[in-house]
Amino acid sequence: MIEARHLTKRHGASVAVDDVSFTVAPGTVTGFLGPNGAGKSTIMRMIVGLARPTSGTVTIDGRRYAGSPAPLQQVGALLDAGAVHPGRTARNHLRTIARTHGIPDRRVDEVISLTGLESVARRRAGAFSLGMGQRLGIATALLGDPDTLVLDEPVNGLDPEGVIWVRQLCRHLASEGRAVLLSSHLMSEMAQTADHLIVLGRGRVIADASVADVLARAGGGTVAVRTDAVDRLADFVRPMGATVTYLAADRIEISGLDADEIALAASRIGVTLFELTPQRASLEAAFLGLTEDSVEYRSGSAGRA
Ligand SMILES: Nc1ncnc2c1ncn2[C@@H]1O[C@H](COP(=O)(O)OP(=O)(O)OP(=O)(O)O)[C@@H](O)[C@H]1O
Repeated sequence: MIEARHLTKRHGASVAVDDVSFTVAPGTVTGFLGPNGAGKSTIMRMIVGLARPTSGTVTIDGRRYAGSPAPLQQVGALLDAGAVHPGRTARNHLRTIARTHGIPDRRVDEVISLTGLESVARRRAGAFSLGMGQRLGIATALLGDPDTLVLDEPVNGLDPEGVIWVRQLCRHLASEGRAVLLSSHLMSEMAQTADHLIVLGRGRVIADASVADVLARAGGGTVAVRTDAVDRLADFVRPMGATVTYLAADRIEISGLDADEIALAASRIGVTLFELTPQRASLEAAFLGLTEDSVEYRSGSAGRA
């Protein structure tokens, strides 16, 4: 579990992180979202002791990282996938880190297999593609079998198969009771991976809620439905808390229920659905809507990313 309390980080006169508090609970994937320069990486670096907060605290399972007797076993982090000695093979890179932290070589082979790196484990890490480098970074994060994981943009550079793999891995790690914090620019990807979202803008927390709540607040989360029984379906789902908008004689948009709940509701009353489409575009709109002000501020400020 990660607990950040009133975290602030200043660089000279500029404030990168401004009084941020949040909790990453065990058994959940928590998504860190925000435009460039929102403060995501800075917070992640403070979590693992690579940057010092100007004020405030962050603890992992109640302890500060800096004082941890076994840091890799406490938290695994992917912060800069490029941080590998280019001449070393992937296996040797992992073995070197494992030995420094008292982790057996057996675990190195386990993480190589877990991250699908078997075929390239004897190749020099310097010749790795961006995607392979990401996998190696994730393997490093998993070495200590930690209860907490901090992954900065883990899908960066991965092909679609790799993106799905990261999604399933994060879900799996959370299902084992671990606390997983991951950052991404991709709202749609995050909505499929995370249980909970922390949206940052201008170094502050803009939203800290479940994925469904963030979408609902931003007016997203609707599902387009085509059926020849729109009225029957509308009458049935409204008492379940849904809001229905009529688009055409055979087409409605439903919010307040997800696609699975709508499919189950329709089958319960014998209504056939010809289309059931979560409105993905609205996920991006939700993100843009939430962070609009902070992006405008950034664009207008002196050359900052
Ligand atoms: N060492 C530093 N010196 C000065 N300013 C810094 C330093 N590190 C970060 N910043 C600034 O702090 C703010 C937050 O940056 P950070 O990298 O944490 O954002 P981010 O949300 O991770 O962005 P991105 O998605 O682009 O990685 C930015 O305005 C950045 O320019």
